[in-house]
Amino acid sequence: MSISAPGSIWLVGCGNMGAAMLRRWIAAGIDPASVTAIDPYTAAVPDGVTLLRQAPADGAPDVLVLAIKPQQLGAMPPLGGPGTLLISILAGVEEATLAARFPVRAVVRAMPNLPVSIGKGVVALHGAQADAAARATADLLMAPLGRVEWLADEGLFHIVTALSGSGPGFVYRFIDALAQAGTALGLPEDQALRFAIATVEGAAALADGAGAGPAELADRVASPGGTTRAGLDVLDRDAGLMRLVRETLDAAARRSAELAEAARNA
Ligand SMILES: NC(=O)C1=CN([C@@H]2O[C@H](COP(=O)(O)OP(=O)(O)OC[C@H]3O[C@@H](n4cnc5c(N)ncnc54)[C@H](OP(=O)(O)O)[C@@H]3O)[C@@H](O)[C@H]2O)C=CC1
Ligand SMILES: O=C(O)[C@@H]1CCC=N1
Repeated sequence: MSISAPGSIWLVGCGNMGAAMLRRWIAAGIDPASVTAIDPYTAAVPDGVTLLRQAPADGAPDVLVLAIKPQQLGAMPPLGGPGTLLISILAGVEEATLAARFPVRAVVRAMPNLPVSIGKGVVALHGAQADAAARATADLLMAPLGRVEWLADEGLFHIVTALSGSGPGFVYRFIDALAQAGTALGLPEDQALRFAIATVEGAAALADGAGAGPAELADRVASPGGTTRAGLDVLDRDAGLMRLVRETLDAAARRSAELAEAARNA
């Protein structure tokens, strides 16, 4: 997919997530000359992207992408102008909070996840006050990042942040657990990790478009009286895995709500 930049872009905060989006945008054909990355410490940006250590004192971009930590919002100057679309990826921080801080034309919230760097991420979007042009610009910029869907209600961000925003972190824990268990049982460590990663990748790819839900797919793997059933019986005992994952998402969603509250009062 190749896209042209929707005007000038300022990317404020070029850490893990900002850099991941930037890498993909450049790979997707956005002109690096249209992007200014603003970050006090980031080591490098793709060739042709302007890197500034602090935001310019004047001027405003067409698109301002905010990718600092939510806790750093309070120290941000009121960037943007009457023609600027603000896209914020800050966990928790609400559109009303952003609109009150930045003198921009429109605000769109986005919740991406780390695999956007290879175009296989998830991006949830919402912008209650965003007009059709603002939504189209957000769609254009997010399209190369992976699966993009608009949320019906801003309140759903807490859940989406827990599920797909934080989700890769939870999946990496599971991959690590698979690999470590394989190693503990006797496989060479590097081979256990390769097999664990390839198994999760293949299972996810098969589930997408399989025409069957994950429960049915699990049953298809589990031959009657076989090895998978013996293992699933452990995961399913007292709904153990289900409970653990529910508590995991509850904790992440609660933290998102706390970040929203803190930003409201910052
Ligand atoms: N990581 C992820 O998978 C995801 C993150 N997010 C959201 O993305 C945002 C960034 O997260 P993440 O990339 O993990 O965090 P990072 O800390 O890696 O990135 C934030 C970057 O912004 C820099 N920064 C701090 N203050 C300023 C400033 N005033 N102007 C410009 N840059 C500044 C930071 O520098 P320094 O380190 O020196 O403070 C850092 O390099 C967060 O709001 C998070 O909620 C959303 C979805 C997924
Ligand atoms: O951990 C965080 O707060 C961010 C938001 C989602 C993923 N990383």
